[in-house]
Amino acid sequence: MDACIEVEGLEKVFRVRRRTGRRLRRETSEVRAVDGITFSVPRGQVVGYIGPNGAGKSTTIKMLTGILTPGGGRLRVAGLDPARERTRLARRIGVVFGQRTTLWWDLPLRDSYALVRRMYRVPADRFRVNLDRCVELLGLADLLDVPVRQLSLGQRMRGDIAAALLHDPEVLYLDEPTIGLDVVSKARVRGFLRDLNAERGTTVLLTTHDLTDIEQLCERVMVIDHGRMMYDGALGGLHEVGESERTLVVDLERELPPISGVPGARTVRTEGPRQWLAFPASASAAPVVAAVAAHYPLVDLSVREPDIESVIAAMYAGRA
Ligand SMILES: Nc1ncnc2c1ncn2[C@@H]1O[C@H](COP(=O)(O)OP(=O)(O)OP(=O)(O)O)[C@@H](O)[C@H]1O
Repeated sequence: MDACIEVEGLEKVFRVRRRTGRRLRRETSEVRAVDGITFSVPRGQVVGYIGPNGAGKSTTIKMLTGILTPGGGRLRVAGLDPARERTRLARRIGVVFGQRTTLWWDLPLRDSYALVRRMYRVPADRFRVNLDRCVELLGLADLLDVPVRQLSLGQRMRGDIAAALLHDPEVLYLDEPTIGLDVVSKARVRGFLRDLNAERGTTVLLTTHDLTDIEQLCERVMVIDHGRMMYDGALGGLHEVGESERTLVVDLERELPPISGVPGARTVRTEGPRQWLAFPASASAAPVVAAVAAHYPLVDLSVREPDIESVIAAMYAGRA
């Protein structure tokens, strides 16, 4: 499979000047935001890029888009050098930042899209096909004439994703695409991204703090911390390395002693008729649910995923 993103020994050091002491002397310190990262993403792969705050994710993505020049190492995206061929690369990639919009605040979505079309010189027929598809699959039909500032966060995010795709990019960078969205909007965005990857073979690099995004979209996950690659592989492997746990929350008909005798699970909390059972995140929830349902009067249940921070914390603890 040919590589769409190739990164070798990538580095970025920021020099930060700060004033210290009574005489206000200036001192320069270094932040090694990206410290020798190597990875390669084949065309059509969806990869999660995760790590704690300040790990170096955004700095990597900025170098991949050409916004920042690397301090060292080698970098190619769609066969181009991002820093040197930034304008050419812009036609081949799409970028969505969950916490910022690339749309024009006072314009209706429809006008923002027309500007995107002109910026990227998208042929009229191609633009129409892409827009129609995004409008249908992202449920934008009733929103096209609404100014961006009047859209809800979920509506705006769907609008932003459409804007990033109107020029048929080969690579899509998504930075927290489901942050702050309700469950329905999250499901819609994830479904759309899955279809996009299946139908168009778009390569996706996804940064998120929501483990469900990774589970539902990514065949591979890369974990970065202090600018270094800590893990690169399948999500299941990450759970095994970290021995992280999922939680089954069950509502019983009445208050009962802590549930016991469920293979592979242990009760970690009880509160009236509600009980919490922890089980390995790499295991299926089905046998745990079946064992509880067979012996206890079950009213309702849900499964809670560990968040990324706790998976990473468990991963470090497992290595220590
Ligand atoms: N322009 C800059 N000047 C100085 N330091 C910077 C600059 N940009 C980022 N940094 C520092 O580099 C490190 C990596 O930051 P980066 O934004 O890449 O992390 P991140 O993984 O995206 O974090 P988050 O999840 O919080 O967005 C941090 O210590 C940050 O303070």
